[in-house]
Amino acid sequence: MPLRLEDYALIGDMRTAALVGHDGSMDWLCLPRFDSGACFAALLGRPEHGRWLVAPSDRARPLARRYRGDSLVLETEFASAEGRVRVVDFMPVDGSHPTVVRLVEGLSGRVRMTSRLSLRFDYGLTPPWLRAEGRRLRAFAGPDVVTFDSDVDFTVGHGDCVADFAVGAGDRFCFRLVRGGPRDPDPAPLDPARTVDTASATERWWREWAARCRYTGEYRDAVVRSLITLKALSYAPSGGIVAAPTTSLPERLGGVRNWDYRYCWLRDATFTLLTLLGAGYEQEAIAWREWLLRALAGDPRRMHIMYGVEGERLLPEVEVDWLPGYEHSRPVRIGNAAAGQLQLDVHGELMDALHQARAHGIPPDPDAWRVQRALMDFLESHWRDPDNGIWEVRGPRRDFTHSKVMAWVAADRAVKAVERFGLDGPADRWRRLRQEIHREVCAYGYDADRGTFTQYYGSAGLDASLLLIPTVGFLPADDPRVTGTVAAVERELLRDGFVQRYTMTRGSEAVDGLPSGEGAFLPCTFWLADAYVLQGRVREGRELFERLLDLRNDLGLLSEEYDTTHQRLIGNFPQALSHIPLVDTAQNLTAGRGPAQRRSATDDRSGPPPGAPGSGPDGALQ
Ligand SMILES: OC[C@H]1O[C@H](O[C@H]2O[C@H](CO)[C@@H](O)[C@H](O)[C@H]2O)[C@H](O)[C@@H](O)[C@@H]1O
Repeated sequence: MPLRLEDYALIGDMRTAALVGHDGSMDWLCLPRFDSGACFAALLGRPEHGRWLVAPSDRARPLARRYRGDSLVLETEFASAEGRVRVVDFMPVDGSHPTVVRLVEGLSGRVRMTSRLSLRFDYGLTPPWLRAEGRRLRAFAGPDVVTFDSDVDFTVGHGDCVADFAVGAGDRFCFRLVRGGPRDPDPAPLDPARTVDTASATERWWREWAARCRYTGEYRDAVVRSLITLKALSYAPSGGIVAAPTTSLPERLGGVRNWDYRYCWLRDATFTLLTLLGAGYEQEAIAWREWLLRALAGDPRRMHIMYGVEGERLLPEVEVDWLPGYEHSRPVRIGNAAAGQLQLDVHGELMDALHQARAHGIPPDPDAWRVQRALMDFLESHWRDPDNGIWEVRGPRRDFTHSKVMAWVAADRAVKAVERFGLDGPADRWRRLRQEIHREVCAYGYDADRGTFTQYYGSAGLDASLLLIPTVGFLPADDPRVTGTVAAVERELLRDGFVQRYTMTRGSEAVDGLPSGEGAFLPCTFWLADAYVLQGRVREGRELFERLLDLRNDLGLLSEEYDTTHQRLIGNFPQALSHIPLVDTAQNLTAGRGPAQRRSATDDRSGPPPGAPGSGPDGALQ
């Protein structure tokens, strides 16, 4: 039986990450980077597609697991008829070659254990050439070289490396897997005492990082675990942040909505930046801004919506036909064709993030404003273009209302950069642009008969991204057009207590160009909780938030979506876009007010009440 996604834990070193099942099987690992080929791909197939099992030989069930405090050092405890044993899994964060360490500690009795290492490079396709040298195994496949060191004897056969050993109370054994390059010197011999010290150092590193969190509000444990998860999804050498460490975990079990998330989406990364800033992580925000400016360097007018972790622009999408997919969800995809899409909202998100960074007092970077000016040049001549929207639809481009709202955000933040920070730019022209976009959105993106903003101009459909309208300051939360939209989302997109992203079909036509059907979208459900808080419906916001918290697995991790029928997490895992709003909504609930007001602590967006002098057309906060 394949494991549920909830059964997996995350370990990582901020260059890559592994998923470890509660049965002791490491079923996903890409080396050396998040977006490299997987050498363990059993998650999307079967054990023969690569994995590393460390567990009692009698397959005893795990008793409990946890992270050591605020760290990514994982402990899984097993109880068998023979006794109890603990497996400690972690990846050191010391900046040398990506390394996975597994320690086995006897707690009671004498437990027979098995370590079965099945390396299969290229996402399960290529068994390596194996060379055993005592208790060291070297695995070669083209540029992939992995060195495995064991504290116990092992045998090699059928492409696997197997160690059977017994652990008594107080015993400790270590295993270490190091990924090097073909011409790198061999790793130093395994030193069990030093390996134990490395576990402590790794734990300490994470604890110290978590201790920098300035959040003191409610739900602190959940918030800190989400921040640790977001940090684990960052790529330390460059400052980029991946959306998730996995590819092709399905948005519907058995379905085709399976995408590769091991890249840096400007949208997701921008939300992450705002969240980290709010929690006091300025260094991360600076690193992200540097990554962004490097990625956009050259021609910011031809900005992509996502990049590789080092800023790579070409991310061609291919289907991997040798992997059967998670619970037969095919195809498995590598790369992401959405990289070539036009998504206008990204301009607004970027302009907002760089504005917030300034407002938080992040040291200025002269290149940031140069890039923003170039983005505005592009937007001024393209904001009326139909696009693929926030949900990256693969159907026809449309005038998505949320995209236009975010074009307004871009113009608004450009004006504020001049007004508030004295930066140089055509403020009057941008003010006119802002007003023009606002007028158009209210005229064509709003359906007065239904009393709601619509998915795209003239559409009968609805879109949960419209919940962000008050958050970004386009209209106040108590504007009847906003309250009407929230009511429409409750009526049409709320199912079994969680929010769907959008109306999927229009007659018989699929809006997103894909067979319809997916789970509830967790970020959108957090946004509804935010909208409640903004409207003063704090009790409802809290109830919804706590319902979302209940979906986290035992280690506090969330995927992108939730299948309410099977009551299971689905979609890539763990997903930054779900952990970001968890932190934001906790902050909003603590403050008892919405995100627009929260941000106004550093921004001038709160403005006068609608209709008062200084408020914009249709009550927009100017
Ligand atoms: O559902 C269709 C699209 O799904 C993916 O995009 C989603 O994930 C992105 C990363 O978190 C997020 O930024 C986006 O808003 C989501 O819709 C997938 O990457 C796309 O290729 C796919 O078309």
